[in-house]
Amino acid sequence: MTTTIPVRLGERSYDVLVGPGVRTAVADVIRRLGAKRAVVVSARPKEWVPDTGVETLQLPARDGEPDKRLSTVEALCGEFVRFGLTRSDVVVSCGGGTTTDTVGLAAALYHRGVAVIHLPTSLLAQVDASVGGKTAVNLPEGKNLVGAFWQPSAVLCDTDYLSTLPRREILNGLGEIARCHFIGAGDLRGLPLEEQIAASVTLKAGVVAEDERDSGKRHLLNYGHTLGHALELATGFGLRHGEAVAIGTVFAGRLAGVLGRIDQSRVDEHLAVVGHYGLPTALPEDVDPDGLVRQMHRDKKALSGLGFVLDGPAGAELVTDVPEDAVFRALAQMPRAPLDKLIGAVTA
Ligand SMILES: NC(=O)c1ccc[n+]([C@@H]2O[C@H](COP(=O)([O-])OP(=O)(O)OC[C@H]3O[C@@H](n4cnc5c(N)ncnc54)[C@H](O)[C@@H]3O)[C@@H](O)[C@H]2O)c1
Ligand SMILES: [Zn+2]
Repeated sequence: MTTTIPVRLGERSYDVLVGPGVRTAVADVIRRLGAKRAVVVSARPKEWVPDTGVETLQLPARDGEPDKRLSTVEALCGEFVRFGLTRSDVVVSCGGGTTTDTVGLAAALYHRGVAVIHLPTSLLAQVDASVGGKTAVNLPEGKNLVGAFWQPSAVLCDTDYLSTLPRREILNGLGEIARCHFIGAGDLRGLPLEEQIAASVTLKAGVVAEDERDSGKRHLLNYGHTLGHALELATGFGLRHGEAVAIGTVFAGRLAGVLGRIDQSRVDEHLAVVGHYGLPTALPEDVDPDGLVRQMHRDKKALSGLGFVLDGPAGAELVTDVPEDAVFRALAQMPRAPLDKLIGAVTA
């Protein structure tokens, strides 16, 4: 079954297709765009790349943060020129979120913007990275520091790609799905994975339609991320992003409880939902609360004081100037476990 989710952005609107085999729709999308040539940049095996129906240059890519950098964008654009790609042609990305981000930025910059279609192949890229038009690469100074808003012409979330995804990468994506429970998707537990992907994309599409440029409502998507980012750094990226967000989601529940925004049963629901997905729910044993709070002060939501997206009587919203002592109290309430046990829990 294929689910079609529209991302409504006026003349930049597009569809996200979710389901087995949807990658083959790429030829239809390209025909509708009227492109005569395509460059497919793929981190997956050649036979996984669908037929485009037009003259195509296929370029290999490598997923992973090391290649998500400006020199990759420059190299891709050079290949586009040598192939003769014009502004009315199309670029296709096929890979994890690092590849869709990098190829998306190359498409945004080449000739000041050429159409791009994403074929995300990791769960995280299907539910999050490929949808919404944010593209970026890393600098040695930090992640995602150079980027552009560039909406794709279509996103094809072919769930057949997920069959070869390592278990830990599935869990990485489930971390993002779990947080959707608290930002408007409702209870997705027990649904087939494909429906959970579609629900997560629908939620993101709605938020992006209201706040394409991340100046307001898009903050919601950062549920669990303030502590999550701090934990990724504190563990030297020993936790995958989705794992850190999972722990951050449990923490967001505790903090909302400490602040009296939600009752104990809703606090407990955070633990239950994250635990349901087999994701870690405890803080790594040796992380220091002072260090975490220092790092959370650097979060982009911390315009002044500490900022978190927190559940409350009117649903989740951005809460600024959260008192430090409440944050320390919520951190102190978190269970603790050795890092290898946390990761062990998810790989079991
Ligand atoms: N643009 C956005 O809005 C946005 C949102 C969230 C995350 N991101 C970015 O996405 C990136 C993370 O994405 P990711 O988790 O996909 O990382 P990734 O691209 O590094 O992929 C994770 C791992 O899964 C492997 N993989 C991917 N698909 C596979 C498949 N079908 N079979 C087997 N292995 C497969 C990759 O080779 C890699 O080892 C980060 O750089 C993050 O900044 C962007
Ligand atoms: Zn995330």
